Order: sequence, then structure tokens, then C-alpha cells
Amino acid sequence: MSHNPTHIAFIGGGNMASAIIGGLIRQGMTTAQITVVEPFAETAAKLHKDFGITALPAAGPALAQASLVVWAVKPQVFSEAATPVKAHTLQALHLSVAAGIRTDSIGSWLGTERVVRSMPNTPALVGQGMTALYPCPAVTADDKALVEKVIGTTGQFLWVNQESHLDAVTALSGSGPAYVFFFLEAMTEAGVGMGLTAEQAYQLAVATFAGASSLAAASSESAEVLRQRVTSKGGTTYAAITAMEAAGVKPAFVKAMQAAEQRARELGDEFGKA
Ligand SMILES: NC(=O)C1=CN([C@@H]2O[C@H](COP(=O)(O)OP(=O)(O)OC[C@H]3O[C@@H](n4cnc5c(N)ncnc54)[C@H](O)[C@@H]3O)[C@@H](O)[C@H]2O)C=CC1
Ligand SMILES: O=C(O)[C@@H]1CCC=N1
Repeated sequence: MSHNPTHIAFIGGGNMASAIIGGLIRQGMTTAQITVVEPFAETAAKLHKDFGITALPAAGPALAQASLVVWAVKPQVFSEAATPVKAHTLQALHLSVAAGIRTDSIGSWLGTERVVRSMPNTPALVGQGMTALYPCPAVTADDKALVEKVIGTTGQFLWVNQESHLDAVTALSGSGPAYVFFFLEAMTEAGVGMGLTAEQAYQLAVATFAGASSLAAASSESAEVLRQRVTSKGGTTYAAITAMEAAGVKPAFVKAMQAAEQRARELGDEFGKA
């Protein structure tokens, strides 16, 4: 990316913006090519410490140099954040990472139809993110290539061709790291209950998730087959899976993801109007 004259602006400089900025800098983009609007002084100080970037406390004419604007604010403040930015970025391509907020809202706030909506996740912080992207019809092949270049610095990506699918993606991979951390907490607690130290239990749990995920990614077998290979007849895994089935873990999981998908839709309805 070092030979690319692209200038990228970030509106909001928190967790997700930092994950993407980190990826861009790792790939050779310079801080002079990046403008960040971040009103919260403590977060601005962190951007300076981590990346040497001096964030703007408010939107201004400097945004006009950006060919891409990344929207990394909470859904609740998107419309308010858009108002002072709009006049400076009418020529830019816009990429939103906000949960729930739909492209028709974003397009009307920003006066453009060149909008890509996306859903990344926090493993982007370590280059292992999974992002889904949805392009509005006005988004060109060059626009898509630019977005792929930027998001590609944070991990894997895929395009979906129905905007509503991004709410499903939010429930699956957007919120998904939290489900994994929840399981890590539960497995660690259980291990401690069986006499292991918290450090031992946590190391075992984290390495098991990482190892099983790598095995699934490398294998042509389904998750079901991989699970069956662990499950010896009359053995320990069978006892555990039987207990999980009796406790209704799978239907509870389906319900949890449906709640997340529903909440994404509500965020779009609630905060997409103004
Ligand atoms: N954290 C996560 O796992 C994921 C978050 N997202 C989405 O990313 C977006 C940002 O989330 P995070 O980075 O986690 O939140 P965050 O709170 O870390 O970052 C948002 C930043 O926006 C700043 N901000 C507030 N008002 C502003 C304004 N008017 N103009 C410019 N900046 C303003 C805040 O000071 C804050 O630093 C949200 O819309 C969320 O739905 C998407 C995928 C995963
Ligand atoms: O919890 C949220 O609303 C955001 C979107 C996906 C992950 N975090």
C-alpha cells in the first residue's frame, strides 16, 4: 500500500478503527495518509501512543483529501457524527462498520450512494478478523477493490449480496468472539473446579479453541465428522455431549444468535431514522 496515494479518513477512533488502522500500518500505509476524527481525548491520546496519529477532535476540511471514509462510530451516534462530515466527503467512497445501520440511512445522511456496509470482528486486531461486506448498487469494481485492500489487511472477508444478511453476520461472526470468550470463561471455571490452576485451565482452553479452529480450517471434513472423531464410543466426550444435549445447549445457542440478529435489526430501525 506504500505506493498507493490513497488517503483514508476514520470517523471514530475506538476499537474497530484501531484494528483497521493497525492493519493498514502493518501493510506499509503511512500515518500521513490517515486522518482520524476522535472527540474523546483519552482515545485520541491512545491513537497517538499506538500509531503516532494526531486525531482531529471534530470534522473539518482536512477530510476532503480522503478517497475512502471509514465509519467506526457506535450506531447510536452515527447520524449525529455524519452531519458535520457530509459537506467534506461527497466525492468519497464510504465504508461503515456500524452494527445494524442500513445503507439507505447512511446514504441519505451523507448525500451519496457510494456506500459499502460491513461487519468485521475484533480478531482484526491481530490480523485474524472475519469481515462480511455489502455493496450498494452504485459501488464500482474499483471501489470494491479498494475496500478489499483495506479490509484484507485485517484478515479474511466475504461479500454478501443481500443487505439483511449482514444482520445474520453480526449475530454470527461480529458478536461471535464474545461467544468464544464466554466458553473460555466457562471451561476455565470448570477446570478450576476440578483442581487445575486458573492459568493451567485458561491455557488449555485457549489452545483447544485455537487448535480445533485450525483443524477445522485445514480439514475437508464437516464439523460434525470432526466432532465424531473425538467422541469415542462409551467414552468421556460422549458423556459431555450427552449432558450438553440434555441441557439444551444447541437450541439455547440458536436463540442467542436470533436475539443478536433481532437486536441488529432494531438498531437499524431505532438509530437509522434521524
Ligand atoms: N467491538 C466490536 O466487536 C465490533 C464493533 N462493530 C461496530 O463498530 C462500531 C464502533 O465500535 P467500537 O470500535 O467497538 O466502539 P468504540 O466506542 O471503541 O469506538 C467508537 C468511537 O467513536 C467516537 N465518537 C463518538 N462520537 C463521535 C463523533 N460524533 N464523531 C467521531 N467519533 C465519535 C468515540 O469517542 C469512540 O472512541 C460500532 O458501530 C459497532 O457496532 C462492528 C464489529 C465488531
Ligand atoms: O455488540 C455489538 O453491538 C457490536 C457489533 C458486533 C460486535 N459488537
